[in-house]
Amino acid sequence: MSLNYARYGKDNIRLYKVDKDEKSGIQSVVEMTVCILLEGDIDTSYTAADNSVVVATDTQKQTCYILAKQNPITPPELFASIVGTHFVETYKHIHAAHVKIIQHRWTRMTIDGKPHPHSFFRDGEEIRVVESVTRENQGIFLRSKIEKLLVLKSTGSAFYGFHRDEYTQLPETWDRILSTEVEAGWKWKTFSSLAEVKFVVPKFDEAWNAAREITLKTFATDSSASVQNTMYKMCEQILAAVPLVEAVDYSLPNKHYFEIDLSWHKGLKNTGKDATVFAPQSNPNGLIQCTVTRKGPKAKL
Ligand SMILES: O=c1[nH]c(=O)c2[nH]c(=O)[nH]c2[nH]1
Repeated sequence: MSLNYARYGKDNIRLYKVDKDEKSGIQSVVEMTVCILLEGDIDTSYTAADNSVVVATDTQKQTCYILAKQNPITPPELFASIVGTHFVETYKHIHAAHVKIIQHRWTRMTIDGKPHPHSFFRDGEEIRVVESVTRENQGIFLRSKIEKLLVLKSTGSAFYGFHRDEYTQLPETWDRILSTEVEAGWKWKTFSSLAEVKFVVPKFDEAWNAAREITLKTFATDSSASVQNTMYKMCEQILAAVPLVEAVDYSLPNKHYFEIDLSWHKGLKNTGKDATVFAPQSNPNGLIQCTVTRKGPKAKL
């Protein structure tokens, strides 16, 4: 027998950091959930009860807090790189660190038309995610994501011309409701070191803003022929907007809203052009995914 896969660490490390500007009295907060998984010469901890190679998961959690105190924790791409680099550089026998960060929303309140100095609210379940791998002698691999961004358009979406055969029941439609929970990811070029990540720090927020704006604008304004085509247009624009990104991916559930025929009740008209009351469906849902990369030698690999 041989140990085929071994990673261990701490998941669901909840972290909150406040920045207090003494002069203005303005405070800013960040809340995140961190997962750390380490890889390296740790097989004997599994196979021979050798705990000497184990950097305890509690130590990993404490390290996360200490690094959060000593460093900026935003953008999350930077903090993930700081944490990953720490473990790979501090422990000779640890060769890779997988650090995932989920950043939760705390949006500043506007009270009497003014931004409040220290009060925030959760304006939706949308999260900003970073998946990082810091690998000894190989560099830092980063993938940023938007998740759980729920959107709906009440018109401006069609779906017709699809393949038909004896299994097909779905009618064509030139006007439907389109709703999805956006999961969008973008993979960065490999960074050779933490210094290289630090060098491009403003790019991470810029990319997140661009990806979010492109997603929302394209969703709203595209006269959608299908989820497939609309998401491809989003990918193209993000690749054009962020040169350091090598690949963009989307995973979009198609959250269906069914028409309800109410003609049985006094001839009520509620189908086709007259449809106003719909039945939102929980399941099943379509699920449409794609990854788009740049043309060139890399794509041929
Ligand atoms: O945009 C869509 N893509 C599909 O592949 C599909 N399939 C389906 O039943 N409805 C839709 N809508």
